[in-house]
Amino acid sequence: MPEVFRTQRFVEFSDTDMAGIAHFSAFFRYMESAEHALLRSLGLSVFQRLGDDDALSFPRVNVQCDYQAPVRCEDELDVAVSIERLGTKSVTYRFDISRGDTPAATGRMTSVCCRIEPGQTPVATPIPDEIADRLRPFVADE
Ligand SMILES: CC(C)(COP(=O)(O)OP(=O)(O)OC[C@H]1O[C@@H](n2cnc3c(N)ncnc32)[C@H](O)[C@@H]1OP(=O)(O)O)[C@@H](O)C(=O)NCCC(=O)NCCSC(=O)c1cc(O)c2ccccc2c1O
Repeated sequence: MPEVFRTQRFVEFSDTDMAGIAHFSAFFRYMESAEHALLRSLGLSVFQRLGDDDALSFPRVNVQCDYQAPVRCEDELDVAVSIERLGTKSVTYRFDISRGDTPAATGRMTSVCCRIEPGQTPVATPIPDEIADRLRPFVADE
């Protein structure tokens, strides 16, 4: 069975809009911080230094979300993270966000492994084996 990483968070007052429900953009932050929490839980970081000037980073190239039910300030959300695709240079995460038994949103985000050098644009690079090996248990079955 593939592993699923689970984390919880509250809907903040600043996440909500004039309708009193969480703004659609808040879900993108929920996804991002859940991904970071997964990486930390695996002993990884969002920013891996390679040398004095060189680093690995994971800019996003695609983010998408379907919204199923509104959530409100102080609602406690469960965020379940799995990996839909672990490619050579990219990871596509899936996020199932719920409030209790009520599904609230399902999102996807693709992050690309890049080499970063000061003053240069990021260059996509294969995900190092030591990172891919830690992510692989979370790859969902086809
Ligand atoms: C990121 C790029 C440099 C990639 O360049 P390019 O697309 O030319 O690379 P490749 O063609 O080699 O493809 C690499 C890899 O990506 C997959 N891919 C590319 N586009 C898509 C897409 N639209 N959807 C899905 N997948 C895509 C492709 O299939 C390859 O994967 P394989 O697995 O098959 O090998 C370049 O695209 C670029 O610079 N884009 C702009 C990025 C950007 O500015 N994003 C917004 C800001 S990033 C950000 O907000 C951010 C948030 C965080 O939380 C971070 C956390 C940790 C680190 C960094 C963070 C961060 O930057």
